[in-house]
Amino acid sequence: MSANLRVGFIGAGKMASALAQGFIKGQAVKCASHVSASCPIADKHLLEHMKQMGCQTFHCNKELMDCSDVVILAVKPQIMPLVLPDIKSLVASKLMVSIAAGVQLAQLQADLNPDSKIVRLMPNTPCIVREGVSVFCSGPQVTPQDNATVKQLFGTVGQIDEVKESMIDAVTGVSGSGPAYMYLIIEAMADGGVKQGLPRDLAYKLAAQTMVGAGRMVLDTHTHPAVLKDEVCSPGGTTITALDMLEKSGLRTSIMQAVEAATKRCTQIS
Ligand SMILES: NC(=O)C1=CN([C@@H]2O[C@H](COP(=O)(O)OP(=O)(O)OC[C@H]3O[C@@H](n4cnc5c(N)ncnc54)[C@H](OP(=O)(O)O)[C@@H]3O)[C@@H](O)[C@H]2O)C=CC1
Ligand SMILES: O=C(O)[C@@H]1CCC=N1
Repeated sequence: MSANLRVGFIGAGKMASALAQGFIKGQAVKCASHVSASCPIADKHLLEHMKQMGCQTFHCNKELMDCSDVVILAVKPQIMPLVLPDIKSLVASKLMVSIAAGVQLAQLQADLNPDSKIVRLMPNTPCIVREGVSVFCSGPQVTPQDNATVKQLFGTVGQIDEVKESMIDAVTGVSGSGPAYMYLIIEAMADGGVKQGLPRDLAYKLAAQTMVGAGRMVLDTHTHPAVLKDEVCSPGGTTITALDMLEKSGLRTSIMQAVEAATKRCTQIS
């Protein structure tokens, strides 16, 4: 990856802002001015925030193309067909990375042109704290060097894997949308703690750090989650009593169905 890599975002929303902050913190770019973002409306909060971070900002997508080597398409899927024709003539030497849920490589390739270098990637918002996870697949014009650039760039904000495109909708259902499921669990655990008399701040800290710690255990120990779960359950103790409640209320099924619903919705968008 070039030390002078310039990254541009078309669309200055939540995911663009999360990635921009992660890239700057992770020194994926030399300085904040090597990150730019464009968004048509002048007074948008997140575009303004990116400007305050030292990024270049534009209200014209074409202007952004001039100062970017890697262009991240970070608009809503429905907006993509409006954006691509406008920049089509400017993508020749750029590496285009779409993060839009459900928008397939073939569609992007057709809306730009057959020679364009296009990557489809699915990140998640924890990229902002460099604990994200992303997967990507590449179109036919993307070189091994481009793939290495994608891995290095997104590797600065979390984990990154190359996958077949057929997996990306399911990845969206697990890790793209997944942070929201986790926040719901954190909120519910904290509410449970508050109901039992804990102060709200302490309850959030306990719930969130427990989630971080459990995730780290799975990743670092390579131990099956069921074994790790068993280690917490003392016979006749508190945990097995709680798990009995969770199984009765169908937590596993609910989460599996949520992933399935998100995956289906992603496929529907395409
Ligand atoms: N949020 C997430 O957790 C994740 C999102 N994604 C994907 O990232 C993409 C962006 O999502 P998210 O950041 O949440 O959405 P946002 O709505 O926050 O951001 C979209 C941005 O695009 C701007 N925009 C609208 N029209 C244009 C245009 N013609 N040219 C340039 N910019 C435009 C919007 O401006 P305005 O507000 O004025 O319309 C807004 O700033 C989506 O495709 C989504 O599927 C992928 C993984 C995770
Ligand atoms: O909700 C969405 O459609 C986007 C894609 C993954 C996360 N947010």
